[in-house]
Parts: sequence; structure tokens; C-alpha cells
Amino acid sequence: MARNVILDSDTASDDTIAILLASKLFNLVGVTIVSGNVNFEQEVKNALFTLEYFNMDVPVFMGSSRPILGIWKTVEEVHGKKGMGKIEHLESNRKAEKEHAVDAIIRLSKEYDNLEILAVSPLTNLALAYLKDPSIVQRIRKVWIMGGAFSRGNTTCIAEFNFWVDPEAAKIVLHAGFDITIVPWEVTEDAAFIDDNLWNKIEKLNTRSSNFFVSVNSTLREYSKAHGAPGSVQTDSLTVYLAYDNSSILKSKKYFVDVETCSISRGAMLIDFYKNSKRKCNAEIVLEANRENFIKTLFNVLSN
Ligand SMILES: O=c1[nH]cnc2c1ncn2[C@@H]1O[C@H](CO)[C@@H](O)[C@H]1O
Repeated sequence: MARNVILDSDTASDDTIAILLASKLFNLVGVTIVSGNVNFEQEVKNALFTLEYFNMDVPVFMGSSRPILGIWKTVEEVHGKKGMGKIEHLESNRKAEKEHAVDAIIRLSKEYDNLEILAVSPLTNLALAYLKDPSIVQRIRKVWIMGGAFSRGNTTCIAEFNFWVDPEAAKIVLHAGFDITIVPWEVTEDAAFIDDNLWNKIEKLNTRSSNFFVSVNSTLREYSKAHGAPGSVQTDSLTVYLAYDNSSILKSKKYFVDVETCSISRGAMLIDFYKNSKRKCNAEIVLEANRENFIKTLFNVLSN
């Protein structure tokens, strides 16, 4: 039986493919929206449009429209004016639910045994849900986080975007006592890049989903190439995939993990590799992922 998941998303280019993948691999019981990549209302539209495009009947819950301290910037230069690459007409007939994402997370954690959270975005919604009802820690089976960088920050010298947008939320979640697995930025860079060869193959599939993939990731691809990558990195999708196929986590280890919240290193992930702090391990860090399996699954999903 499919596992029950909520996908927490700041919906822009790569997030949409994570939504698609999550709907194929899991029982996706809700998409919760959080501020991050682009304008919040636009993110909601992007999620609704994606679900309508793929004819998926999944409720969308609007969450926090700003990080806890509200110090962040959106990154239209990464994802396109509306966050969806070349797709600019993003109207749909769908509407978001009235219930707030924080309440939906708390309610769904009671309704579904073993609910898991796929957090491919800043952690504001989950942190607020935990603050409102700390007992969700006992009910949520697992939290999969795309976030943090070992050292190659994609937003500042040291910080990855999701942790950088809301480091206070990341800190709250990391210290809450959830069963956490983190997929850091560099691991996704190594295992989830779409180079020209692969991009052309996806383009040639010429299916409804491959056409969507190519259009929605067009700006991310250009931006990534301009910054020295071979193409777009499907970071959020890899996280969803590893949550589904744990055997594709080739190397991982549990550590004490924290997040820096101060000035220049704000959003930096702190991993106690040598157990200097003697503090209890609070997260499993993925160190290496199986690229081949991920690409094969992505390709299969885009073939239909
Ligand atoms: O410059 C960027 N490159 C890749 N992903 C980015 C960038 N800026 C924001 N994101 C978003 O942050 C996470 C990865 O750090 C992904 O969730 C992606 O949607």
C-alpha cells in the first residue's frame, strides 16, 4: 500500500516535478505552500496549475506567506518571472482549501497513521505546526528535508536556499525530535543534474509531462548553466525519490545537526562530523545517492 505523504512546497520549476513524482510514488494527501522561491500567491497558483495540468486530485493548503523573521528574497532570476520557466499562463479552475496549512498538517497527522512529510522548501510551515501542536512529533513518522549545504552554498557562500530563507524554522524543526533525513544541496548536485544529453532525450519524449518538464525548467536550466552547472538540478525530485526508494541512499550517517542564524553565515548547516559537541544525533545526512536509479524513474514518469 502506498505511503501517505504531505509535500511542503514553495512551488516553482523543480518543485512541480517533485509534486508529479510524489503523486506517482506515494499517496499524496496534500500539498502545503510556504514562502520561498517566488511571490507566495504565485506559488499557490503554480501548485494549482500543476495539479490541474496532470489531472491530480490533491488539495492545496496555503501556509505561511513569510519566513518566521521575514528576512529573505524571492529568486525569480532562478525560476522565471512567475517561477515556472516558459510557462506564463498559469490560470486554473482549482482553488486552494480554506484550511491553513499548519492546521492541515496537524489534522492529517491524526487522520493518517504513519504520515510522512516531504519538505522540499523552507521549513516555516512545519515549524509553526510543531509550535502549535508539539504532539505531531509523535504522530509524524518521518520528515524528509531537502536543505542545507556542506559548504557550497547556492544562495550565499555557505547557505543553501531553503535553510537560508528560514533558518529559525529549520532550527526549530531540527530540535523538535522528529525522525529526520536531510538531503543536502551538494548530494543533489551530484545525483540529480540534467545535462544537455539528458535534456535532449527528455525533450524527444514529447509527452504531456516531458513537454511540461522542458518548459517549466527552462529558466532554471539557463541559470544553472550560467553558474557553472551542466544543467538544472532536480533537487526536490531527488529528495522525493530517496524518500520512496531508501536503497538508493548509497551512503548516509546520523549526526548532530544545527543551523546558523547569525549575520554573514545565516542559513549555514552545521554538522558535528567529529562529535565535538557530544550532543545526541538528531538527523540522518544523506552523503551519496544513486543517480542511475533516480534518472531511470524520472525518465519513466516523464515518458507517460
Ligand atoms: O539557485 C538555485 N538553484 C537551485 N535551487 C534553488 C536555487 N534557488 C532556490 N532554489 C530552491 O531551493 C532548493 C535548492 O536549494 C530547491 O528547493 C529549489 O526550489
